[in-house]
Amino acid sequence: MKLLITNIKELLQVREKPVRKVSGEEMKFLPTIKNAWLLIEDDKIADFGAMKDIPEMLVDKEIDATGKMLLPTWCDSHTHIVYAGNREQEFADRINGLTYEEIASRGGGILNSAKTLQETSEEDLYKQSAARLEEVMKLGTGAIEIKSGYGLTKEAELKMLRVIKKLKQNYELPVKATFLGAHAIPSEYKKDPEAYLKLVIEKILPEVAEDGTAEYIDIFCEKGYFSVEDTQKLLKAASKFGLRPKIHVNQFNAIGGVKAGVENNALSVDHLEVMNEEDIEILKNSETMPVALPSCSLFLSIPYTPARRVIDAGLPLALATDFNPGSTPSGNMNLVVSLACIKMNMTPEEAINAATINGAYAMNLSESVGSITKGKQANLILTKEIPSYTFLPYAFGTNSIESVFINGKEI
Ligand SMILES: N=CN[C@@H](CCC(=O)O)C(=O)O
Ligand SMILES: [Zn+2]
Repeated sequence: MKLLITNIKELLQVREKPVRKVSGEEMKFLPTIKNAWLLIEDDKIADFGAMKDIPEMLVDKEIDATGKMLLPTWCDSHTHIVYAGNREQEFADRINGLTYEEIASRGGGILNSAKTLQETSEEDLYKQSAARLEEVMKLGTGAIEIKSGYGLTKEAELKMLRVIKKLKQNYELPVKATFLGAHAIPSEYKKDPEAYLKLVIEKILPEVAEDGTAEYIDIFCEKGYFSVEDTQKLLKAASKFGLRPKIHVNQFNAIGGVKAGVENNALSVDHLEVMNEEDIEILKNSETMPVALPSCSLFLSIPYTPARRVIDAGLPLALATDFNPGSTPSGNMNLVVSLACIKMNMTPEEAINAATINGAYAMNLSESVGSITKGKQANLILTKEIPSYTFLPYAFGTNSIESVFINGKEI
């Protein structure tokens, strides 16, 4: 099947020579071709170029994209979309004055979601999660990472990972699974949190590894959750099973999680709302991608990741949603890109780079998605008629997407 898209007003994120990620100054540059064409052959990007040079070709279908932009789909490298129920009551409680931390210390928060998930059947959990996945795909997400972490028992964590596996089998976009058993301390372990970490390391992790249902390991390294020492222990144990870290760090406090991540060759360190100079220095000369989650900052009214400090220090930065029932009940990458520009002072070029190629890197998917490069998966966003790509983050809250292609097929 050959699908030709012609008269594209601007083809964005064109990388003839593949790149794995872009950092610092490079992020300011978004390579494009104006008045372009792109050929999809089966599930891959076969060729592209400027309309003035379009060769003669026979195709099965042609789309005229006059006035519209074409870009790679968003790469959302941090989500918790497998969850059961919602937490809108806690949202109301926060409006009435309770903090996120206070809600958690009363047994709400992650523990609230864990209780609901434990009581939800695997089938129902799959249905709820698949509906969210379909929603975000229509919003332009074409590669996604999904975490466990609302199970907090061996059975429920394995149930979550089986649901992620089923999503992977039933949907064509790349899905990466992360084991986040160390997301919170269950109430029954409150007096002996060490015993819960022991359970995760000695009982749950080996089974997860044996099932082969997770590629990455995660932990919530934060005051009141898991310490740097816990993080080191878990990451070392997981590395024996080949699980690379992608960890929650520096959401409320900078306690040394970034250093622990880098020391353990983390693929990414995520959140980073609070960062000190040492964190920035440690990330230099590492292969670890810092990941910002601006819609979490918006929803919880907490600081935004200091993107300018990160990028101006020469580092790369990726953007992701953090879609989850407590801190970010939204998986809209378009909003994330807008917030990055509006609240984090990132340029549209930086934000688009962060949400495509750098997001791909943070899932180890740079070779297959995240840019317009021959041979990559044809996971593409076709916009409505818009004046320029800057209009995408500028018109926040407007859906500028006309259609989304996954593996060359319109969804
Ligand atoms: N901070 C830790 N985990 C999630 C939120 C979990 C929740 O509130 O349910 C996050 O990334 O924001
Ligand atoms: Zn998260």
